[in-house]
Amino acid sequence: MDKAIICKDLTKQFGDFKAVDRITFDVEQGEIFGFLGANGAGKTTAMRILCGLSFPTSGSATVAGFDVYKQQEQIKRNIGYMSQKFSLYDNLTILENIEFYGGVYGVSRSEIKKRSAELITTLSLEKEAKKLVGALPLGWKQKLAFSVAIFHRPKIVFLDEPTGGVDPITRRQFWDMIYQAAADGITVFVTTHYMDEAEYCNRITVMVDGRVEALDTPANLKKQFNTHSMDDVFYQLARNAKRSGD
Ligand SMILES: Nc1ncnc2c1ncn2[C@@H]1O[C@H](COP(=O)(O)OP(=O)(O)OP(=O)(O)O)[C@@H](O)[C@H]1O
Repeated sequence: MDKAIICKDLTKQFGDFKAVDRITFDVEQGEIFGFLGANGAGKTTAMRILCGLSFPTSGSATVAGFDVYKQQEQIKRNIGYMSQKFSLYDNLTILENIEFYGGVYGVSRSEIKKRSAELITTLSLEKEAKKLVGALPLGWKQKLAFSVAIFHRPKIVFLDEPTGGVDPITRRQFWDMIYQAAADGITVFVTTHYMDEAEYCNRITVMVDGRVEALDTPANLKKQFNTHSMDDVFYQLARNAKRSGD
């Protein structure tokens, strides 16, 4: 497998409306790839296709070498997914959540036992392991959710606004975990509305009205748009957008 993700002219229409309009990009293995766009730009729609949850209308894409039309099940087995909206079960303990998701992803019982002990130590959650996830502060929930999303050692992890609503320090710690995952060879595909997080990505795309309007490293984009701030790059690209989800 050369590239983690290859998208060519990927399009998703709902009736006449092109939610995703001929997007083309590659993501390298082990890369942290940021997927930015204003509300309604088409990020979630594209991500759902890449996660094997929805079919495109036209164009092509492979994820971890698997085809989004024909190999959705293989894609699902080879990726991890985390979003603010869908993550852990509040009414299960930390340990039960880890065991549950490990099982869903087909990790063996002995491996689950070994890895969950390691994980709880790494996160310093020894005292909380048998407490309900619902009792954890949001920032900790998100760190745990990320760890669970990569528990089965997927090739790629998709993060849909993973740090929404948490404070900057916890966000920073969350990003340390993302860097560690990338250093371990996991490709990270992340959507965010936070421009400081965009700066942490190796490369970013900015989507506007279903299209990829820019794709480069944060440094190159700032150069190209003649500014020192990613906020400004984003503003220059998104200000003429016709869509807004709000
Ligand atoms: N099932 C659907 N049927 C019709 N239109 C849809 C459907 N799903 C999404 N859309 C539309 O497609 C566009 C892109 O939506 P999408 O959720 O992908 O945007 P987004 O970039 O993820 O936005 P946000 O940041 O608000 O999550 C929006 O205009 C949305 O209303």
